[in-house]
This record gives sequence, C-alpha cells and structure tokens, in this order.
Amino acid sequence: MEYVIELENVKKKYKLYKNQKERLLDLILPKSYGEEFYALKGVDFKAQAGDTIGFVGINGSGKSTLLNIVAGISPETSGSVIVRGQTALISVATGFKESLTGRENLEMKCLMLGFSKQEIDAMEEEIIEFSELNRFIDQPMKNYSSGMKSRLGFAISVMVDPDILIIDEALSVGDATFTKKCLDKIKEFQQKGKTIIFVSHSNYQIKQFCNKVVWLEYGKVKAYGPTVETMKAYEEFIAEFNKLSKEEKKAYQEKHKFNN
Ligand SMILES: Nc1ncnc2c1ncn2[C@@H]1O[C@H](COP(=O)(O)OP(=O)(O)OP(=O)(O)O)[C@@H](O)[C@H]1O
Repeated sequence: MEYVIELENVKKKYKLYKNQKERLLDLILPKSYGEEFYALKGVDFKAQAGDTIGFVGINGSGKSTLLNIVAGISPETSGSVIVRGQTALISVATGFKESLTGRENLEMKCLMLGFSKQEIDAMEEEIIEFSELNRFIDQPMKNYSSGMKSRLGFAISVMVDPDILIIDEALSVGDATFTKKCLDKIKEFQQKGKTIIFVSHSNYQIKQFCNKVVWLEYGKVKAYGPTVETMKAYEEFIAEFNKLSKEEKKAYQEKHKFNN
C-alpha cells in the first residue's frame, strides 16, 4: 500500500526569546540568545489516499506546526517528510498579502500553485462565486474580517482541486451557512477519494468527518487510530484536564512542553 503522506521522526525546533532585543541579538550572534524548544519531538504519521484524518490536542500541542510542514509552508528541523500529490492549505492565517485586494491575492496564490494565467482566468469567477465575497473581492484584504479571509482561502483551496486538502481551523470562523457549504465540499472531496487532513477544536466535526484521528500532545503523537476509540480516549483526557486548577494546568504544560 502506497502512502500519500509519510512522516518519520519529524522534529521542529523553535526558539523562545524573552524580548525583542534578544530576538535581534540572536540574529547577530546566533546560538547566544533565546531558549530552544521542540514544538514537534519526533512525529511518525502516515496517511493513505482517501483518508480524512483529524488532528486534536490542547492548545500548543503542535497541530498547526505539523500541518504547515505537510503543506510545505514551513520546513521541518529534522526527520523525513514525503508528500505525494499537490497540497492546498486552508488556514485563516495563511499567506495573504494585506495590502493587495482579494482578487490580486487569489491570482497570486493560484500562480504560486503553478496555474497559468489562462487557467486562472477560467477559474477566477467560480472561486469568487464560491467565496460569496461579491464586490468585496476588489477591496484590500486588510479590510476583510477573519471570516472573509477564510472564505476566500477555502474557495481557492477547493477550486484548485488539490490531491491533499489541509484544513487548519478554517471552518470555525465562517457563519453557519458558509460552514455548511464547506462541509458539503469536504464530503464531495471524500467521495472523489481525496485525502484530507483536518485540525479542528470541534470534536463534533472531527467525529462526523474523519476516519482516523491523531492526538498530539506537546509535540508527540499520544494516539493515532480509528476515530471512535481515539476520540473517546481524548475526551476522557480533556474531562480530567479541565478539572485541574490554572496552576496545575500551567505546571502540566511546562513539564511536557520543554521535556524532549
Ligand atoms: N514561529 C514560532 N516561533 C516560536 N514558537 C512557535 C512558533 N509557532 C508556533 N510556536 C510554538 O509551538 C508550539 C506549537 O504551536 P502550534 O501552533 O503548532 O500548536 P497548535 O496545536 O496548533 O495550537 P492551537 O490549538 O492553539 O492552535 C506552541 O508552543 C507555539 O507557541
């Protein structure tokens, strides 16, 4: 069986600085400033064509970091990453230039994905229609709400028809009607046998759409398996975690975050 995504012992190192001065000094005298920590501490993970895989885990567990690596947006520090097929990442935060209009961003993103000017011209109206941005498409994106950015991001990503669709929390900022439209599109992708990887803080959405779930905890895979059993274990953990006091949660985070 050939896998479309294969990650082996993937690590991602970041540096934490006490302040902006330290960050600047580290540029001049590398290795002298900042505290290193691993947001991913050796992740193994494989996906087959047709899988819809949900990523869960408390804040800071490394979900977005992992998705950005699979999407090729951010490099891994070490380990092996194999991705077979074209990816498209939908995230509220991804790659729009605020000073450009929605239409200019659309064209730029499609060019970066390798489409020709003629292909973009042929897709453009359909993307704008899906986004429901209407005449706002010619406004600078700095005037967009996060929901509007997410709409455009989602519209581009689904209309370019990637082999692997990567969704980072982008469904939580739209209104209910748009979210429904996106979820219908996700179902259509599933029927076509495409691969979807999916970060959501909505356990309901994860259970509804995913056949497998990866539970990340501070950069490590705590569990990876069928949705029902993995979500059961995760929800039990969350119920216990929520009983902790603020101080206990902080201590838990400190213990796991910096422990490689
Ligand atoms: N550019 C960066 N520089 C330094 N640290 C970073 C950077 N990006 C992420 N981190 C840290 O890496 C860890 C993992 O972050 P990440 O955003 O991947 O987590 P997450 O599971 O997606 O969290 P959330 O559920 O809050 O979105 C966090 O501790 C975060 O603060």
